[in-house]
Amino acid sequence: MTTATAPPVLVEHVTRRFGAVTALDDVSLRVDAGEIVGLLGPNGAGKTTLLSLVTGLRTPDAGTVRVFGGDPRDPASRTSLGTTPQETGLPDTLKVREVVDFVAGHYADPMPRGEVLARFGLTDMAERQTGALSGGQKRRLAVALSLVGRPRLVLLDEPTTGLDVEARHVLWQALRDYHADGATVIVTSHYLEEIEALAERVVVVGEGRVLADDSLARVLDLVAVRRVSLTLASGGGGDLAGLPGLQDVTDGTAVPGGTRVTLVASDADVLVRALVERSVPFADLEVRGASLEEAFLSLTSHVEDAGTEPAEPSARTTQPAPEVTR
Ligand SMILES: Nc1ncnc2c1ncn2[C@@H]1O[C@H](COP(=O)(O)OP(=O)(O)OP(=O)(O)O)[C@@H](O)[C@H]1O
Repeated sequence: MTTATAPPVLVEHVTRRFGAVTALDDVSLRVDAGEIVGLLGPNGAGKTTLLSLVTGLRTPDAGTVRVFGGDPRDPASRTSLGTTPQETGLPDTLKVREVVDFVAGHYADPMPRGEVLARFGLTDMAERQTGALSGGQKRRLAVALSLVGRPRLVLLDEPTTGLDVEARHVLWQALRDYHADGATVIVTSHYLEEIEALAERVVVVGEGRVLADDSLARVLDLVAVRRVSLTLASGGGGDLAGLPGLQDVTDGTAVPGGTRVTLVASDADVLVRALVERSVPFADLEVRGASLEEAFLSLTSHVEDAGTEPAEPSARTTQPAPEVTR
């Protein structure tokens, strides 16, 4: 039975194996109503498996999965769920409007066809056979179909893989608008840009475990790595060893006036102050922050290198995510 107050998604201590492969290893995740969550992780991390448990396509070997408090295998639990898997097929000879109408026929109160098409920039395609759509238009239609039943929970597995920039932006805007209407959305992606564009909360998955679960900003903060590039004056000395928070120094490149190096450090301000105090002769200082990809790689390698236990499922509220080597 689903309940009005139950969270859209509640995954508790779930393990799922495929033969010798443990795709998910004691994973827990709670997603509350109205959240928009990005599942980020490399190939084989377990993202698709996690979604397949939430959609009821698969069952866990251990642990429980609940959708709005109900068993996702129960069709009643899935009436409020819309999903687009990584790969979808559309009937080539049906027109776009016919496909939308076909899906709408399964719901008591579907979104009007005109609204579905408008949200995804497909209004002009209504009379076209789906076989004649471009790859980007097909993908937009596939995602649009997941919203026809006005689901309260939307699960999308790599929604914009293979799309060009424009198609990606149309799709992101449609998802942001639908989320703004009150829906709960979970998106998996390899595209860091996609997670940054869509997610307010990021769950980093690696090797079947939750490595971090926090706000987008906090995941970036977790590995507040800064890259400080500067040109060291030729023959000017400048001892870089032992600078505070220094993690790495790239090989120098000869440039006019000296050698260009990039210092990787946890705190750029402290590092630059130390450079000045040591009278290191530098020029053309440039500081930049870490990308989500860098944050993710750092999290993964930290867990691997240090043998650190992954974050507890409720890390974002009860326990700090794994500390990162700085
Ligand atoms: N049906 C299956 N049979 C055997 N192994 C599987 C099956 N499905 C998934 N796996 C394995 O489980 C692990 C997790 O796969 P999963 O597809 O969930 O990862 P993912 O994070 O979604 O990866 P991707 O980003 O490439 O889609 C992988 O090692 C994968 O090979």
